[in-house]
Amino acid sequence: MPEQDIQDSAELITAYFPDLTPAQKAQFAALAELYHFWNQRINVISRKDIHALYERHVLHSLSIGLCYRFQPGQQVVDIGTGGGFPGIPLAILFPETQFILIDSVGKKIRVVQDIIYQLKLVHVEAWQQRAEKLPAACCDYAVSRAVAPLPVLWQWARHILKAGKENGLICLKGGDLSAEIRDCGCQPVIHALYPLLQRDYFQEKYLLFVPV
Ligand SMILES: C[S@@+](CC[C@H](N)C(=O)[O-])C[C@H]1O[C@@H](n2cnc3c(N)ncnc32)[C@H](O)[C@@H]1O
Repeated sequence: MPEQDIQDSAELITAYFPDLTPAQKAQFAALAELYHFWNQRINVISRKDIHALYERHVLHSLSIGLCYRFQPGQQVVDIGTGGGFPGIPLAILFPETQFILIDSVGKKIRVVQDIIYQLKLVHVEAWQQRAEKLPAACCDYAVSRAVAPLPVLWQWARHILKAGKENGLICLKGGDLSAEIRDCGCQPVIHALYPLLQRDYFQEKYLLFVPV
């Protein structure tokens, strides 16, 4: 989609997820003001992208929810959440799932904590924490976008994932996938985002699921 055609708004999300409740719609709509406020103070989203918050960040994160449905009571850890992606949009979409969003940088986590507080996302926590230091077997799913090469991500995720036939790492990836998969020695399921979203501007053009 050419840059000039981007009509960024929370309505975009409703087109992909028609069953959102009024509360979820209000939470998605509130993200615009919250991210514009915080991005003027701390660079949590690339400044050249903030005008396309829903297109490039919220919808991109929610592609995970188009492919995988988290269940009530399951635990999801977002590794390297930065300003809250993909964790915050997924937490709005799945209000009965428990989310822990981690990042090694404290000032990003403080922004995420404020957004969680403003949106009253009582099922979400944000911790300043390095992925390597997370406790073993603490979640059903790990999610991640644009954080580390797959072999590194998988090493972190394998340690924190509980055993379970549907459990695994779900990550949004770009780059040389075949080299990363070879070096990782894992067998991911690969979804291409273009057929799913009809948008081709993402750097991370693939969604990978690596079963535990
Ligand atoms: C390029 S940003 C991506 C942020 C977010 N996932 C997104 O897509 O907008 C990478 C993030 O990973 C975090 N990070 C890198 N290594 C990490 C580690 N070992 N543990 C926790 N966070 C890490 C960085 O602090 C940074 O915020």
